[in-house]
Amino acid sequence: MAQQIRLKNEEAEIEDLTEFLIKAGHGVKGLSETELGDLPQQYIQPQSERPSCMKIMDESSIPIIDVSNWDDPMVVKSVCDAAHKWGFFQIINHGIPLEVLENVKLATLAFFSLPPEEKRNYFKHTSPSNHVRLSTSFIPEAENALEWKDYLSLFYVSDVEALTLWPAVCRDQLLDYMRMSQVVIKPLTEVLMKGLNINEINEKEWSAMTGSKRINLNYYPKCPKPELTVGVGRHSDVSTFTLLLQDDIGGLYVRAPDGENWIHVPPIPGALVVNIGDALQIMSNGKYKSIEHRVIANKINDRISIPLFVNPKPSEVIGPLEEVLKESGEKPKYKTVLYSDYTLHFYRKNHDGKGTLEFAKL
Ligand SMILES: COc1cc(/C=C/C(=O)SCCNC(=O)CCNC(=O)[C@H](O)C(C)(C)COP(=O)(O)OP(=O)(O)OC[C@H]2O[C@@H](n3cnc4c(N)ncnc43)[C@H](O)[C@@H]2OP(=O)(O)O)ccc1O
Ligand SMILES: O=C(O)CCC(=O)C(=O)O
Ligand SMILES: [Fe+2]
Repeated sequence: MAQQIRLKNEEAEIEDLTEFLIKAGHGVKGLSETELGDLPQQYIQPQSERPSCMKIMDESSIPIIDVSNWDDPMVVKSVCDAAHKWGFFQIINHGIPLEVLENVKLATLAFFSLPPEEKRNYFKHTSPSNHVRLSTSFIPEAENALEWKDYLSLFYVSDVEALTLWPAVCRDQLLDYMRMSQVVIKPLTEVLMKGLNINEINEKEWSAMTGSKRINLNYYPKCPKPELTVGVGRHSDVSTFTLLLQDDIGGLYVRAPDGENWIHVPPIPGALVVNIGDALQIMSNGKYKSIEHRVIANKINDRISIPLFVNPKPSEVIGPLEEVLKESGEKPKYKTVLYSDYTLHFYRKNHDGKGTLEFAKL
C-alpha cells in the first residue's frame, strides 16, 4: 500500500492512509465515518473487477435446504447435489438457536464499535497473538487495490486460550456459537462423506477435514462509491467448508454453474449459508466444488457477516481421499500438500478467483 498519499475532503485531511487505517486503529470503518465524498484512489478496482462488469442472474437462486432431519435420504441427496453442482447452499432449521446467531451479530457490532485506541491493539504488529488479528482490506501488502472491509480473524485453539486472548466484548458470544455450531458441523461432514461413499469417518479423517476452526468478523461500512470498488474480491475459501452468517443487507454473490454469471445470496432470517472450500474440493478429487464468490460494497448501509471456517489442521497433509479414488477409479487431480503451506499461499496474494487451487493441481 502506498505510504504517502494525501486524501482530502471538507471534513478531514488524512496524511497517510496506513497510519490512519492501521496504526491509529480506525480501519475503513473510520474512513467511512469521515463521510468523505470520494473514494481514496487506493480502493479503486480495475474495471474488470467492478460491479458493472458482473452479469447477474436475477431469476436464479442457490438451493435452500431444510435440514431438520439430516438422516432423511432426501436431505442427504439435496446437500450432496448442491455441494457438487453449486458449491453453495443455505440451510434452515439447522438447530442453532436464533438467539445464539443474533448474539453473534450484536457481538460483531460491539467489537467494531470499540474506540480506535482499543481496536489498534489487535492489528498485526500490536496483537498479543497471531491467533487474534484485526485487518483491513484482505492483505494490504499484497494487494494492487484495497477492498472496502475490516475484519477480525480469530483462530480457535481452545476455550481456555480464547478466554484469555479474544476480545472480551465478543468472546463469550462467539464461543457459544462455536460450541453450538457442532450441531451442524458433525452431521454436515457425515452427509458430505456419505456422498463420497464414506460411511465411517475415522479419527484421522475427522482431523483432516475439521481439525481447525477460524472465525472472522467482517465489517463492510457504507461506501461513497460502491461502483468503483469491492467489499471482498473474487475468491474461493481455503476451508473444508464455511458456515456463513450474514445480516439482512445482502451483497454476497456467487458464481453460477455456467462459470460466467453471478447469483445473489439473499439474506434469510435464521439461515446459514454453507459453502464448500478448496480443501474439500481437493479431498473429493473435484466432486465437491469450492465456488468463487465476492461481496459488493453498499452506498447506504453498513453490513456485517461472520464466516466460520472449518478447516483441516494446519499440520495435516491433504490430497484426494483414497476411498474416493478407489470408488471412482479416477486418477488424482491434485497432489498432496501441507495444509498450512496451502493457507500461506492464499494469504500471500491478491484475491484471484480460484487461483489458489493451482497450488495443488497436478
Ligand atoms: C475473503 O476474504 C478473506 C478470507 C479469509 C479466510 C478465508 C479462509 O478460508 S480461512 C481458513 C484458513 N485456514 C486456517 O486458518 C487454518 C489453517 N491455519 C494455518 O495454516 C495457520 O494458522 C496459518 C494461517 C498458516 C498461519 O500460520 P501461523 O504459524 O500462525 O503464522 P503467522 O505468522 O501468523 O502467519 C503467516 C502469514 O499468514 C498471514 N496470516 C495469518 N493469519 C492471517 C489471517 N487471519 N488473515 C490474514 N493473513 C493472515 C500473516 O500475515 C503471515 O504473512 P506474512 O507475509 O507476514 O508472513 C481471510 C481474510 C479475508 O479477507
Ligand atoms: O461477507 C460475505 O458475505 C462473504 C465473506 C467471505 O466470503 C469471506 O469472508 O470469506
Ligand atoms: Fe469467502
